[in-house]
Amino acid sequence: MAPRVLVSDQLSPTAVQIFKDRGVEVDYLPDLGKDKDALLAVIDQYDGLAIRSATKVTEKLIAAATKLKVVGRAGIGVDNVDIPAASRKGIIVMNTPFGNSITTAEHAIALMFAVARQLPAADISTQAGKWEKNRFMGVEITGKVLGIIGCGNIGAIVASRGVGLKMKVIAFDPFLSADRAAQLGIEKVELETLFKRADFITLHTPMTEKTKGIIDAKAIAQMKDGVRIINCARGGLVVEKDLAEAIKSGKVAGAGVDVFETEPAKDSPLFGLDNVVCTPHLGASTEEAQENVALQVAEQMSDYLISGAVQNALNMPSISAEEAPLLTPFVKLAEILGSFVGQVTEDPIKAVEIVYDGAPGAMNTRALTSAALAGLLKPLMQSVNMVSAPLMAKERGIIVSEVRRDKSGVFDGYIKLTVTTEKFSRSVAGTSFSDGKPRFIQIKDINMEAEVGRHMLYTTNHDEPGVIGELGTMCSKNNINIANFHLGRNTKGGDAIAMLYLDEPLEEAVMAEIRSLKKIGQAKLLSFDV
Ligand SMILES: NC(=O)C1=CN([C@@H]2O[C@H](COP(=O)(O)OP(=O)(O)OC[C@H]3O[C@@H](n4cnc5c(N)ncnc54)[C@H](O)[C@@H]3O)[C@@H](O)[C@H]2O)C=CC1
Ligand SMILES: O=C(O)C(=O)COP(=O)(O)O
Repeated sequence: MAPRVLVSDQLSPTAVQIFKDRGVEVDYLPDLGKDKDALLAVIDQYDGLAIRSATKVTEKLIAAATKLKVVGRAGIGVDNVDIPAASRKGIIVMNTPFGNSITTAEHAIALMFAVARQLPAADISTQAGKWEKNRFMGVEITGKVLGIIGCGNIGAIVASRGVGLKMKVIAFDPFLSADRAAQLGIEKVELETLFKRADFITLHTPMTEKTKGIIDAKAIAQMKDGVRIINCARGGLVVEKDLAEAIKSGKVAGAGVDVFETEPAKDSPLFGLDNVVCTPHLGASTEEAQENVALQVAEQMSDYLISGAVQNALNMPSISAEEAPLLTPFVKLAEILGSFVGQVTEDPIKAVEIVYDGAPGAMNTRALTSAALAGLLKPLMQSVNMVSAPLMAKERGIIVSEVRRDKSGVFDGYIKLTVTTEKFSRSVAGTSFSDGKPRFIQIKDINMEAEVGRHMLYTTNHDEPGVIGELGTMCSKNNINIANFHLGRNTKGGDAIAMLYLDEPLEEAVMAEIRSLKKIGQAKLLSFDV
């Protein structure tokens, strides 16, 4: 059945066309995102949800979204999406990180000029026939200090425009390297320095716990008298009532505000103040940017729903469309190895080490590790998948490490997974042959070559005569056909294991009987998703 996507915000028609062209069913209901109850009532019908900033993807919505696999944000900021809740449910959240950055940077510059020259008020006055030439005295931009808080994609574009306008550009961003600052022709400074020196301050950080309220009364008190503040990032970065007070007192000479603490902003302490220029979250609203983000989000979501390719996901490593078919057999293998260990390990797992040897070592191992963790955790939580598994492992305090190695054995590539519990370490290794089918090649350091079946019986024993006969008899007595019987041992008379690929699962009573056999140590009935 074709995947089905809901577009719940205003997106360019290009997005709808792309979904259709790619064989994805699409419902375009651009006002639905604003009506949270109506959205909640229909969300269980969809595999994908395409949004902008009006739709709030809350924990409640996610809980109701029983089929949802992907949320696509046609834009950058994802503070309207509960990403941890989505991750826990295995839903990918993706955005379009570059499609509207130039446009948003241009809006910040536009607001800077609008504030510097009081353009909106001058326009209203002039059109009212007042000709108030003396009222609208402005300030020049050239030579002024532009302080950028958050110098990522948008901040860097604003910086280059600022340099082009002959401003002295300084930036505060903990992740801005000295090299990058030099390349942009700007000066990296601490926040206090930026507050002290800037004539114009513009914000370009995401909304996080750290950035929330970064411009409050305390911050404003450190700023130059007559500073002008531009916010095209997120409303909550600026405490609106503190900014309003500072404008009223004359400490701040003007502000350009595109984003608000509550949106849509029907009211704000900033409304009606002199030299405050407001726009209704228009930063990304140009024809070009909306075309870019619509096209990109529809392509990314279709790719994921149709081929499993992952691009620009915020809670899952990227898998390109070219990579997806090569990666698929190793994703399956990693999941099966994880699943084996998850099913046979009863103690809490403390650490997982995954060795990627040869071919898989050259692949996207983050995706493979996510698959291995999903397999590992599945016996504990049925709904875990590649998206949620790393978070679940972290929340359980499991330390995960990866080792990539050049080809070191007879196989072109294999994966070895070792888990450590408080009591022991256990490892399992496997490979994927050219038929794409996974094989176990080593269990507990004992070599073997076992095909993976849906139902398998795993036993440990001391290497001695009669084990095969006893296991065979148990199966035949219960009318269970053995498709494949694999054995391995470390030394003659030492530790041995058996893996029986069964056509049907064994009843619990039969398993209890097997466990009671003198020659058998551990006996587990395993099931694999093959
Ligand atoms: N008004 C609008 O319509 C639009 C608003 N936006 C907003 O702009 C924000 C920035 O977008 P991009 O530049 O693309 O994101 P980005 O991720 O490329 O850059 C954000 C930068 O902020 C920095 N940062 C994080 N925490 C910080 C802190 N505590 N102090 C200083 N810097 C910090 C990061 O290191 C990063 O360099 C988005 O998160 C979104 O909320 C984006 C597009 C349109
Ligand atoms: O991309 C962003 O982060 C934006 O804020 C743009 O929001 P919008 O898509 O215009 O509702």
